[in-house]
Amino acid sequence: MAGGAVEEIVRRAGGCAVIDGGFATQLEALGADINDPLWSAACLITKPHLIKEVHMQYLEAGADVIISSSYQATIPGFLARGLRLEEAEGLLRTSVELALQARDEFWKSTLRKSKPVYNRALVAASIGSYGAYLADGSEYSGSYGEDITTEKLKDFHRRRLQVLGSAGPDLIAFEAIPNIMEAQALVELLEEENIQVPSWICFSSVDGKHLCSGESFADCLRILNTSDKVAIVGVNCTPPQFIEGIIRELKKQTKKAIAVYPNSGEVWDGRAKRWLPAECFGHKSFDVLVKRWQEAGASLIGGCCRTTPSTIRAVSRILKGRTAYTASHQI
Ligand code: MET
Ligand SMILES: [Zn+2]
Repeated sequence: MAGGAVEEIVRRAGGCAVIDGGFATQLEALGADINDPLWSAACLITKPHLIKEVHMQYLEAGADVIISSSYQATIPGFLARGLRLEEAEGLLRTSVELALQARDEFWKSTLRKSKPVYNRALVAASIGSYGAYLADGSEYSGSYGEDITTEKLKDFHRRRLQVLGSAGPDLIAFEAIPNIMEAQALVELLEEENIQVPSWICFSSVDGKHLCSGESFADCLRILNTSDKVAIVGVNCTPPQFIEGIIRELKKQTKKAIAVYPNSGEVWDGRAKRWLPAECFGHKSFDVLVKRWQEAGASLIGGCCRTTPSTIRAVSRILKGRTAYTASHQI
């Protein structure tokens, strides 16, 4: 099936493709206020030019895949902001279009240079979990309460998936999915809606051994393996020290390509509203770990929250052995 585009970019990248880094993180670094129920997606309304700028910075850093700004862009979220349905759906499409425009402009400018060191990037349309929409902590606990069912989760995801899927992305990226019920809902929905764009489904983990819900990767992979529509599985927004172990576990459970894009290891203190230092090691170790992740079997590697274009420049340099990137590789 359509997973060919993924194999192609992994091959062209020399065996391991580079995903971009923290999108919201970099948006904030450029001055956006993301302290908002819509989080980074608020910029689709207020500052779309900054969204494109972030994409450009990650492309410049060497990303082979960029992820759209739609992580926390939901139709109910936009309606609650007072927008009309057509406007809400238009903003979802805009998120993909901004990434496509950045990719196309960057690729055009690269082709003009004599020795291109870049690949033509793929655009992945981001879809965050139901918990990300609730913004009540369940994104990282996986506890959606007694009343939630697979059918309800499908209904929550259905329209956004249709709109984003038809906006022209190369991939759909389900990010930081915290429990098996949601994974099951997504697999069923991709079938029911007959989505032709290949997907990745990435989970988050707070202990390195289970999904955030406490459920096992093995049980989860059994469900994902049944779907041809899921081209890639993996883990994101999880501390870097857990990644190698998780890749080894996923490798035992699936033949699908594996994507990993951990956060920086810093921990968000929700009460104090600030990031606490990484628990196990300093920032630089991210560089050291990238090779190990590739050796353990990851085919796509990038960064999530609190990683930046510098991180991705380093990841790209390490994976592709390119000397073209001269900037500091500290994150
Ligand atoms: C909480 S994970 C967030 C993922 C999203 N793609 C971002 O980088 O902003
Ligand atoms: Zn993240």
